[in-house]
Amino acid sequence: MKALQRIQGHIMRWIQERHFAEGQLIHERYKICRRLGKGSYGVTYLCEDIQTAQTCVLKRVYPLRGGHVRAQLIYERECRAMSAIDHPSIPSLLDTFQYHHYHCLVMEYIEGHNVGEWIFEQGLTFTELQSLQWIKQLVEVVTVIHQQGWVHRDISLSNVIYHQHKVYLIDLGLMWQQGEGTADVALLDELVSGDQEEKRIRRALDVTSDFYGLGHLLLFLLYSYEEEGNSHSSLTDRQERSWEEELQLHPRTHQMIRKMLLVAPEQPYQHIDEIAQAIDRIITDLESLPANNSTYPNIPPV
Ligand SMILES: Nc1ncnc2c1ncn2[C@@H]1O[C@H](COP(=O)(O)OP(=O)(O)OP(=O)(O)O)[C@@H](O)[C@H]1O
Repeated sequence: MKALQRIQGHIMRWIQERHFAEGQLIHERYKICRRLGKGSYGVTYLCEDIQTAQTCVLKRVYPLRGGHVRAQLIYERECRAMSAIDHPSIPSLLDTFQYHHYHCLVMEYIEGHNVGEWIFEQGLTFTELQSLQWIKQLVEVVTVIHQQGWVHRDISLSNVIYHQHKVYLIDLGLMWQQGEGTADVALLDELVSGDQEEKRIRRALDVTSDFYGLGHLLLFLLYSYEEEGNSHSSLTDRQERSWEEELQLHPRTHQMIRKMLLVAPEQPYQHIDEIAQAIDRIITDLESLPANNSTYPNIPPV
């Protein structure tokens, strides 16, 4: 009996991990061009819709863990959220279907690289001002999501695409809508790996999870500049120092990130508008400073 279950397990794993081949026609319509990536919720392909000659993205949802039930939940959630939110920075849902037991969805293709690729592969660096201008755009997208009662809950390096000075937010499979029950999301989140405390904050069913994701992303942008040789300290120093000691930031940027990352005793933000206002104020300050200013005047944080 156990041997049979093991064999079934191997077959299921083989089916899940078998990829669509380049040139393969899926659902008699979508020709696979190449694989864009494999995440914890499935595989994503760049393809051509042969009916319209449009380039699009096909996502085959099948999480590494959690099997059919979780696949179904993520799939339904992503389709529902993508249809509900109409914003130029969020890809539109173009088609949904089942293909050989796989849940598939087709969405608009967003050109460019995700932030992780920009920073770690393309070596792009952002000054503090650029980082804030960039995060400001993302905050505008998140504002629309929150206004419509949703929380994204998965703002991360691979889920934000940057192209020609514009940001795009993708991957809506973990979104939660205020007022809906918590049972389904509990099932979704149960299998997310990582540190328990971090997971609790990142997957919280309220806006603070997005503030936390935005705060982390902002830190990555700010560090891109430090990593490019603009840091004053040695690598050994830096391995032992926190971002608060390491990054030389405008005091208001510093305090804003502490609030976004829920660092005690700061009072966490309650509403995305507070972050938007804080960013605007810092940008105005930074723009008024002389170029190449490396030390900030004594500006109180609040
Ligand atoms: N609509 C889209 N347009 C362009 N690129 C996309 C689109 N959707 C996903 N991608 C890219 O495809 C790649 C794989 O995405 P996918 O969501 O499958 O996994 P991931 O985001 O890397 O991991 P995880 O889902 O575990 O967070 C990523 O590089 C992502 O930036």
